[in-house]
Amino acid sequence: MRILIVGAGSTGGFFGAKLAKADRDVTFLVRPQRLRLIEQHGLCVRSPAGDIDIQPQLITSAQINGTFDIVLLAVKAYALDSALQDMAAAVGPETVILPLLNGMRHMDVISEKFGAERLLGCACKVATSLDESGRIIQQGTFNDISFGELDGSDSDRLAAVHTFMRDAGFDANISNTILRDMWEKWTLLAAMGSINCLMRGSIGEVVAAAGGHEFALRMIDEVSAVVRAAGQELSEPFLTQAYRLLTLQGSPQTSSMYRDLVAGRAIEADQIIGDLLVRASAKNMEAPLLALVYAHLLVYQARLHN
Ligand SMILES: NC(=O)C1=CN([C@@H]2O[C@H](COP(=O)(O)OP(=O)(O)OC[C@H]3O[C@@H](n4cnc5c(N)ncnc54)[C@H](OP(=O)(O)O)[C@@H]3O)[C@@H](O)[C@H]2O)C=CC1
Ligand SMILES: CC(C)(CO)C(=O)C(=O)O
Repeated sequence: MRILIVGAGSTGGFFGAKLAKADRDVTFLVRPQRLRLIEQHGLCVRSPAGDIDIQPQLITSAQINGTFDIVLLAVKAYALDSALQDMAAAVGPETVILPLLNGMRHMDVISEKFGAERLLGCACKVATSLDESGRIIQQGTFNDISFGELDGSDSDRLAAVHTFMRDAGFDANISNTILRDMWEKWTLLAAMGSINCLMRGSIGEVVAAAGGHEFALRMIDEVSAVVRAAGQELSEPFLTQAYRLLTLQGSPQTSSMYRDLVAGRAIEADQIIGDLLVRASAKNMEAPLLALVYAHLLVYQARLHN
């Protein structure tokens, strides 16, 4: 099997480097700037679980000369439309697309472009960022990808993707509830990102401040209420874990959106926060904390673009 990883950034570069190190047939689709950087310095992962330095197979959009079995889509939401265009020649009738993006909006966009039958649901949990020299830096050691058919069924292609991904230095799991997993992950991430970005600190720093713990609780309450109003049930084990993780004293946990914001990089305000407000508004529901977070992020984004 051959995999095309679209985007050799924090997530695509991380999982792709692990797969390449485990001798899977991996190609990265990159744009010219990242191509030059990786050709010069290699693809470098710095991780508490062990560093990786490889010289991977790289192609640009114009060099795609055939279809791939798996496409792992690892771009930011604001780069999605152009990435779908750039990778189109790599998608054939048998190709499966696994998107690592956070949120849910991308699922509709990808389905519209390539058909829902090409798409598996996918959720990844990892904490990685790019440093100034383009190396991928992992915080902590958790690294897992879950994927599944959108209707929860088993299939031969799911089993084949699992065989390809497993035993490559990260956890790769089949999920028969992948859509719910994705919504739950979005719930966690939207609450975490809101807490980090509005309060400008890690979970531990926020809950140590006067009123911080209560704010974190109200943030999870509001995000989960919006998700439920949008029609998605959240499981009790998930909620118990979310409340625990997001109020954990001393926790250094931050979301990737916060790390991007602190580094002065572009963020996914619309996909991670704005889309929840759209869904709340469709149900005539007020979401005052999310509205505050969104406005805060928009001010940051506007300053970045000026
Ligand atoms: N980082 C994390 O810890 C986690 C992130 N996520 C989610 O994963 C998704 C990807 O995020 P992340 O990996 O962090 O983002 P990064 O910005 O680190 O990496 C994205 C990469 O995509 C590349 N890219 C963009 N457009 C194209 C294109 N048309 N063709 C080829 N490459 C392209 C960019 O390259 P270029 O240099 O050319 O701009 C960049 O290297 C996001 O939705 C994020 O929310 C999910 C879980 C954890
Ligand atoms: C859930 C979490 C926080 C870690 O994978 C994440 O997805 C992110 O930081 O973007």
